Amino acid sequence: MKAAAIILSGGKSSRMGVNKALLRINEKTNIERIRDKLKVYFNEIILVTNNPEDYSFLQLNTTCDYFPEMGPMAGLHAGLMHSDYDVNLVVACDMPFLSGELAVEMVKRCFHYDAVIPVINGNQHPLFSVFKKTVAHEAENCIKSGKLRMKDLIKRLNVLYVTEKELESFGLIDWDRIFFNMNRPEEYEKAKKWAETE
Ligand SMILES: Nc1nc2c(ncn2[C@@H]2O[C@H](COP(=O)(O)OP(=O)(O)OP(=O)(O)O)[C@@H](O)[C@H]2O)c(=O)[nH]1
Repeated sequence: MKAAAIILSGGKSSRMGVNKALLRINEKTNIERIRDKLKVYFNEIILVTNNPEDYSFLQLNTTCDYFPEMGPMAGLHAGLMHSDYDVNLVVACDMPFLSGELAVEMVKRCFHYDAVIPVINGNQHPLFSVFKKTVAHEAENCIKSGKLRMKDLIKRLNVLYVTEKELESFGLIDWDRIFFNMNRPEEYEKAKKWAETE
């Protein structure tokens, strides 16, 4: 596919208390699960982290934030700057049940837009979305002006929002799992329970 996938793993995991990307679910770490789901569809996977040595076992193309300690938008910025592709999926490192098929559907729709963002039950999910490489410039402007919320960036872009109604026609229905992100120990326990039935 003519797109890259960017995994953000430069956060603090303060709610989890340990690096949530490296927690194990069944036999793999969370971030290996994500890599393996994405590599079915994406030839290029970029990892954005500020501790590359912790992730060398993944053997991914790795980059660091240009603007450290600025949150996910800074990770998106670094990933887009590093990417050779016009179209890029971005995903957080804490989504163990993400859907590669959904990623592909969003990539296909990005042609005329700056970004494709899923809206499920009325909630936007910018950390499982698609962005053009050109968005790096707007992200940099936001960061430099202290506007660090993804919402600040998104309102400056030409965005296609895709809702669950449209995506259901692709057989994607298990939204609670696909968009599940584990931030706290009890959510890790829930993820392990869900994964038992895989
Ligand atoms: N590259 C990069 N990624 C980040 C940064 N902050 C957060 N992320 C990533 O963005 C995603 C969502 O992060 P959050 O869960 O909101 O924040 P977190 O810092 O990981 O966790 P908490 O400390 O518990 O809020 C995760 O994949 C994080 O690794 C950052 O400054 N740089």
